[in-house]
Amino acid sequence: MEEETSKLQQFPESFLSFLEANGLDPSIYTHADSIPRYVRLKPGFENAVQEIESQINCKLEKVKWLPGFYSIPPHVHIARSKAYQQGMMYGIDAASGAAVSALGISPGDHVLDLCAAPGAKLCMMLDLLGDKGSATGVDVARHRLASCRTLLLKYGLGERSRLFLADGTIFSVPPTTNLTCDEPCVDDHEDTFKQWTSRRPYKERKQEAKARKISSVLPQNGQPEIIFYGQSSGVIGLKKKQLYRSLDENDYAYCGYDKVLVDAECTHDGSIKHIQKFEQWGWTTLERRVLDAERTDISLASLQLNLLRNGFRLLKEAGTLVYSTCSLTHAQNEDVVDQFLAENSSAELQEIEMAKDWPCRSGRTPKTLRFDPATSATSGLFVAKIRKLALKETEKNVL
Ligand SMILES: C[S@@+](CC[C@H](N)C(=O)[O-])C[C@H]1O[C@@H](n2cnc3c(N)ncnc32)[C@H](O)[C@@H]1O
Repeated sequence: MEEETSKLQQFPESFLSFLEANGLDPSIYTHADSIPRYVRLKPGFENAVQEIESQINCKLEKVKWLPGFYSIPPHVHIARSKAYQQGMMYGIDAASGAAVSALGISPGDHVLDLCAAPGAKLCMMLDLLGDKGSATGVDVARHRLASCRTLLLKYGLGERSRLFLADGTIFSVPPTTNLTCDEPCVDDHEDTFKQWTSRRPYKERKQEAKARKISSVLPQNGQPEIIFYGQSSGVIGLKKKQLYRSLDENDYAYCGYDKVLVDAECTHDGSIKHIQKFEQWGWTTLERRVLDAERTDISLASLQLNLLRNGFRLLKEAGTLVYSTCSLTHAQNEDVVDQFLAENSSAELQEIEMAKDWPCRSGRTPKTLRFDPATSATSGLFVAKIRKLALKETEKNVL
């Protein structure tokens, strides 16, 4: 108890007021040292458990409610082990794994991750796809997306993926397999995409460096920029115009993505390990990054709503979208989802069937879920699953 009080006393008054104003129990932050770390084994390495245990010198405890996941004590580091360096496992919190599982990805799906970097969830999505389908990752931050590319390459998951530097609120590129939905491109003089290589021609590197100097985030013209694509991602052989084309609004219902993850930018207040880092970074950084009133109250919530709106727009009929954040405030979660549902008669909030066995609570809006350190022994995460109804179903609902 004394230890708990002294931990809370370290927090600046402004953070404690932020928690109070959002109805959040500060005691969740006292669990930071006791919640385990989680790893997911790459498919194919299920029989390497003993080998990995001997390398990291501790037992891998199977997470019974989440296939492929194991927990290890919080102080154990995996980065120096051969198993990690050789790509047999990656670190990903079990709550994040639950959010990806809720999408119900099947091999052959075309999946979109609208806030993809640094990419642990995208890795899991690609693992679930196997050798069919495609994954498209979008992020607004160039350096974070570059880390995502490194991760995909390390884990041999690049083959069917595309990474776009773009604003997820307006991103419009459909999956590449659906060229038949579009008019063929007639400009035969334009160059086609060749096999992706990390070695860029001198002229291109110079242009990129210039663009980076001006802005470390989005390309100057607001157009998406593809920074990576795999051999079987459907990009090779396309012309720029074909790749970056958008569809007529109604066509996304037929030619859009099967599954969309909107793991939205947020204040990260539920990520207790992240909050703990501010002890080293300084509490003024926390105030600037997490508590800035405009960010938390207005601009962040509208960014989240716009990401959700656009993710849903790009979803196929009968497709599934998962909205998640690692914030635990209502403003960034239930309020965003409620507002979105109120304005979309074709969106239906879904029960996450498999969650019956998950150690989480219901959110304020029924069918939504909340993971938190005290209930779940994971990092904090809000998860909502939404289905796009077919036109006929929408009409029935409206009547
Ligand atoms: C919670 S993180 C995503 C974590 C990621 N899904 C993972 O599992 O590693 C949120 C991400 O949203 C990105 N972001 C912020 N605004 C964005 C926007 N308008 N469009 C796309 N991405 C955005 C941030 O750069 C950040 O990488």
